[in-house]
Amino acid sequence: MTQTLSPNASLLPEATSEHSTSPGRLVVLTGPSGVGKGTLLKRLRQQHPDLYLSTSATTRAPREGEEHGKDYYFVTRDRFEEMIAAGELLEWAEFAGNYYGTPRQPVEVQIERGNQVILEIELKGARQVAQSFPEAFKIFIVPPSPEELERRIRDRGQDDEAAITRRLARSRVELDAADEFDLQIVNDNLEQAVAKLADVLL
Ligand SMILES: Nc1ncnc2c1ncn2[C@@H]1O[C@H](COP(=O)(O)OP(=O)(O)OP(=O)(O)O)[C@@H](O)[C@H]1O
Ligand SMILES: Nc1nc2c(ncn2[C@@H]2O[C@H](COP(=O)(O)O)[C@@H](O)[C@H]2O)c(=O)[nH]1
Repeated sequence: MTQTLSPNASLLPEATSEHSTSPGRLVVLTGPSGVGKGTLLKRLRQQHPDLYLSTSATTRAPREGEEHGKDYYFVTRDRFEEMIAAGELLEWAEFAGNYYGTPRQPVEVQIERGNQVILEIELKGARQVAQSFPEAFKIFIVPPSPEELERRIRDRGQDDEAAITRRLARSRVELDAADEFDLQIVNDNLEQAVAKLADVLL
């Protein structure tokens, strides 16, 4: 049986002999670019490899060391637009000049199995998920200060100046929306932030 995760469907699959009786859970992790979302999740996954993270599709070019199918599905704009048209994305947004979106089917499969699925996504996507799946739990990662956020984006050394400017401009909008989330975690001390995230996700 395939449960379709249509926009207004419940995320609580019916129990059958094939599937877990415990409900799946959708968790959204948002926060400005460079705040450390990926770093936190990577740490947590080193400790708990079975945590399920959705792999997004994007039209952004791969950064050094990033792998297709692991970090992202790297696709062309044409392919991404086909995915939108075919309803293959649970949510999607344009961010800093590129498309990003969550492939629907793998999320549906995990939820159907009663598993927790984590979406690391930006604000517009988080709002789409909040509308479509009000039961989703939404976490916002906050930087210790705007200056520290800028330092992290720059020191990461992955974006050119134009991309940094776009990301920092967007970060101000995202920070203003932090109150829309169920929980805010300040990523100052990395280990403490990982521990707080672990409390919620495990
Ligand atoms: N608590 C922390 N203290 C200091 N540096 C940190 C901390 N957390 C993350 N960083 C550093 O900040 C930089 C940005 O982190 P990361 O790439 O995880 O951010 P992100 O939120 O996933 O960004 P994006 O949304 O653009 O993918 C990295 O160089 C990372 O090592
Ligand atoms: N709405 C969505 N946003 C996503 C998705 N995957 C990643 N993201 C967010 O995009 C920005 C930029 O990411 P980067 O890897 O280029 O630095 C960041 O905020 C991510 O959280 C997605 O599927 N949908």
